[in-house]
Amino acid sequence: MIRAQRRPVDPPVLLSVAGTDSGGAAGTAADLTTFAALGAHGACVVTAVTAQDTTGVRDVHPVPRRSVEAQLDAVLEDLPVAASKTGMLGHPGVVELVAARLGGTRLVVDPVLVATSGAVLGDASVARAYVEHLLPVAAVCTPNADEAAVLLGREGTPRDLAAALSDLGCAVVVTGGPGTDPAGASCTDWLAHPGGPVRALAHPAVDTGNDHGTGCTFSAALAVALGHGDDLETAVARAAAHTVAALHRSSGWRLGRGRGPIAHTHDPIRTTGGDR
Ligand SMILES: Nc1ncnc2c1ncn2[C@@H]1O[C@H](COP(=O)(O)OP(=O)(O)OP(=O)(O)O)[C@@H](O)[C@H]1O
Ligand SMILES: Cc1ncc(COP(=O)(O)O)c(N)n1
Repeated sequence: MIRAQRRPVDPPVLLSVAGTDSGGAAGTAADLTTFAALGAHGACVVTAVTAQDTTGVRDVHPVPRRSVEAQLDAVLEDLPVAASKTGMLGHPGVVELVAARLGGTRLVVDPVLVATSGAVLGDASVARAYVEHLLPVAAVCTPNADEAAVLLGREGTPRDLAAALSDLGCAVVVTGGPGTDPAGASCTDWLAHPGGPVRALAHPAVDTGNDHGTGCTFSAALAVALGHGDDLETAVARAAAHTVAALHRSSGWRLGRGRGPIAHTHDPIRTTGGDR
């Protein structure tokens, strides 16, 4: 047996509180693989089990609140969590529970309300619980423009929505896919600090239909960077760069009949095909 000479450095521990995606694109699958790709140890509290593939969501089974609570306690009583992120929480009671346990820490809230496929993953009572309980105690919230409008109960430009949401007490990144640029050439995310100016952060768009799980990957990478101690602007830039690289890696592949998964980790193992 080969013994290590020195004790290895402990990896940072990142916590995902999210739903599962049986197709492996979004939710806990995206979060844990993103944590692993960025060198972190991922802990995982499951809030809902979804039957889902690249074409849509067939079934949602919420995990009872007491089980979510027991999972949170198990992780928080044992592991030194550097930062956490929430994805699909699914129920207002779970939103309140997460606010009570993780509020005031390095917490990234991705307020998952509607899947890329259009399935509703959080109803109006969940949106209200985010606004009343979770956003005021989060470090940063990462809605897309549609989710931001649902949270606020009104339409607006992404810049305006980011500013209004940050008035609830946390920093906000309103993410924008390529649809926000008429030419489809760039994506702009809008970063707002409570009481501060709103900054537009643009990067080139990747032309791909494989973007299922993009928002989960972005918010998971953002949590890793915050856990590492980056300031918010640096963390957002690193998370966007990680997401764009992942979209590039998946842009040519064909998995499933719908919107394929973003590539969460490194280049796929390529077979030579020569001997078959
Ligand atoms: N085609 C693309 N090319 C480059 N960047 C993209 C593309 N689509 C999304 N992004 C970036 O990915 C990050 C996540 O944004 P997105 O708007 O996709 O989140 P989302 O809609 O919440 O995703 P999801 O619905 O998967 O949770 C942002 O930084 C956004 O600019
Ligand atoms: C369990 C779970 N969590 C989050 C999403 C959102 O991701 P997307 O918008 O890419 O569908 C999802 N579809 N499923």
